[in-house]
Amino acid sequence: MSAPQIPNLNTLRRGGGGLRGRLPGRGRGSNAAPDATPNAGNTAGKDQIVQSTDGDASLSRLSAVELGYLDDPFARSLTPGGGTASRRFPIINRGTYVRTTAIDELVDRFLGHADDQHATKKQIISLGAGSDTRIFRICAKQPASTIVYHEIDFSVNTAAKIKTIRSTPSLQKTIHINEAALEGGESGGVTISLAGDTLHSPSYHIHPIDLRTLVAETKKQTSQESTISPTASVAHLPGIDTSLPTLLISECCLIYLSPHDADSVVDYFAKKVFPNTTPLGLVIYEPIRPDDPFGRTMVSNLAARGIQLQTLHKYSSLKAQKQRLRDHGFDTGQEVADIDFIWNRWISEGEKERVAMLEMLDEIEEWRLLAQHYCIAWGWRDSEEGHFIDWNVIEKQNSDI
Ligand SMILES: C[S@@+](CC[C@H](N)C(=O)[O-])C[C@H]1O[C@@H](n2cnc3c(N)ncnc32)[C@H](O)[C@@H]1O
Repeated sequence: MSAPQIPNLNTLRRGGGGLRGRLPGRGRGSNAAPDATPNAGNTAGKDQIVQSTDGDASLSRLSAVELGYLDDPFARSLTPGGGTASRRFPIINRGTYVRTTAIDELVDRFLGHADDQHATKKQIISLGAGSDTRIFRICAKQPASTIVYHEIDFSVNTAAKIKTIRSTPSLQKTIHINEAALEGGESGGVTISLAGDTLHSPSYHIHPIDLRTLVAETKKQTSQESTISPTASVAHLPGIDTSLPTLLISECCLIYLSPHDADSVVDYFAKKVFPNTTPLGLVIYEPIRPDDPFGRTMVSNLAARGIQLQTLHKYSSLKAQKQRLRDHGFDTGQEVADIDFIWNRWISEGEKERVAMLEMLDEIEEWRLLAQHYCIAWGWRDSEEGHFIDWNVIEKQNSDI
């Protein structure tokens, strides 16, 4: 849960004020501050505001890490601008903690046990990955040879991330990229584009792609070919292996696309890129319930900052999120839970006590309201080997509410 994606809690309480941290723009002048509404009228301005949400997500992560909620040695290096003055409200920190822990749980259950020498190689594709640290955290605990990890984001964000990797030896070491490779050209199976916005290595790929162009690509192919071969579909996404069990992650990304584009992006992967025989899962984290007083305030506060959560009304409830997964063909299983449920039911009592000790959190009602307005939805289609079998036993919420 990152700052501009949530209601301004002071506004909810007494009609003024804001979050504690100032939000520095990313270097190169590429990201507008989230309140840069003057640009919000045109497409480039809107895109810039969407791109800048990555800075907010990173700052929220860093705040949670520095206060001891999360253990993430990569958060500071990957926070644009170095992450000064990033402290968030306690309920935001708790939200970031639950969101990250829940997605980690699903990812870990998909990847299986790091010490299993016979573990099948798995693939993850992170949509709108921004400055996310997950690939580094995974590579720090399991051999890079067991994973192929793809990140997709706008060029301006991928370039900034690659620039950070280039200047941070500890990040390079973790993903097994050596300095020679970073001088440009090709070395040790690593290539970085001249523009500095694309990175390919044996187990980590960063793609500078506006997801909306995948929709156009799909349409082009559909009109040219009656049957789409997987190889043709991924020509512009080098490194994707269409035979590997794969997990798609949208951590607050698809919500910024129009409902048509968001659906087309998931269908692109689920129905065009990966054959039906490839086990495929999808994890979505995003806001829900826009139609109650809290939800309405959330929407109008964001609109004032030029941020539009475009799929929020289409996928406004747990039930709608579950149906979404079904409609995209994740037919082995589809489950949902809001952050309030996950805090109550997935987090152990010991962990809850530890987290409660980190900061005073008086606003229990506000926390519950906020947490009920964010959800995680996870769906999968599996093969007989059962690559997602460990997802079967995760506690889910009744989606009729
Ligand atoms: C709120 S940030 C989340 C970043 C990251 N997933 C995380 O949770 O830390 C949303 C990200 O989605 C990316 N994004 C939104 N729309 C996109 C699009 N059409 N194509 C590529 N990336 C997009 C933004 O640039 C931004 O990096």
